[in-house]
Amino acid sequence: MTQPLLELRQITVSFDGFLALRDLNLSLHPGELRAVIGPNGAGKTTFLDVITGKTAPTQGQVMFKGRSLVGTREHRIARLGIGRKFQSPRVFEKLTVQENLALAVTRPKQPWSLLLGGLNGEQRDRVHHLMGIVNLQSRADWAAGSLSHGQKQWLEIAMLVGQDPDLLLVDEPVAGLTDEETDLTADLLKSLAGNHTVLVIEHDMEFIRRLDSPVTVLHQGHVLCEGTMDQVQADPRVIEVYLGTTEEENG
Ligand SMILES: Nc1ncnc2c1ncn2[C@@H]1O[C@H](COP(=O)(O)OP(=O)(O)OP(=O)(O)O)[C@@H](O)[C@H]1O
Repeated sequence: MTQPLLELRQITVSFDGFLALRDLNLSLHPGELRAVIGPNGAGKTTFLDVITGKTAPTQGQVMFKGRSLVGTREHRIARLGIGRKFQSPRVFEKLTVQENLALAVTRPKQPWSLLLGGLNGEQRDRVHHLMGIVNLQSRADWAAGSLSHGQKQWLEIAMLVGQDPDLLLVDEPVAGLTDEETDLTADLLKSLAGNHTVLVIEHDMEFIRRLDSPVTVLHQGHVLCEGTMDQVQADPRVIEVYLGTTEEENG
């Protein structure tokens, strides 16, 4: 077995005594695709915040490529190879699709004003490749602000990929998307795994099923269980947490 790319060891986060995460352990191997689910308040956002350095753990260790991230500033962690896609798209609305991607492949090396004109041949190829993986070639010269919500989500994912992170953290990418866009997003993330390690947080169970990846269930800041979608959906603890039923009520 290869060394994990990311390892959270006994992570606890206390907000004034309230434990948003408690004794959380999780590891991801290079190239893995992992889905993380959990009811509202389970600690999913806090968990991402701990990985990206936005929130410091009260206890525990975050190891990435064999080094500890605890105490490392957010921008530095991003540069070490962790990209995060927030729930709502954060693209530059007034710039075109190509220009957004040009920024992603050059940042932070070149000034903004250069944009497409300043790209070398390799970077141009990369922008075209990125448009290809999210199927936005025909929208190359469209302002990002005129894209559909789903297309903006894909553009932002392509922008993250353009920065070539080892680990991609993707937070609720399909909220507000059509069924077709949801399926395409699942296929996109599956295609990125292998070259990247991808961790996806979502509530949409059909989407998670389509990812066809191991699933980690969080509950009250702790890993409740891990397994395939079929395994976790059949787990009585998961059913209880999601549906609020108990064995007495069922039986
Ligand atoms: N800064 C904070 N101060 C106090 N409590 C917080 C803080 N941030 C989060 N919490 C609490 O920690 C718990 C976990 O929150 P978190 O946002 O990580 O959950 P989540 O699983 O992402 O929820 P959702 O699915 O609703 O986004 C919640 O009970 C939340 O109210």
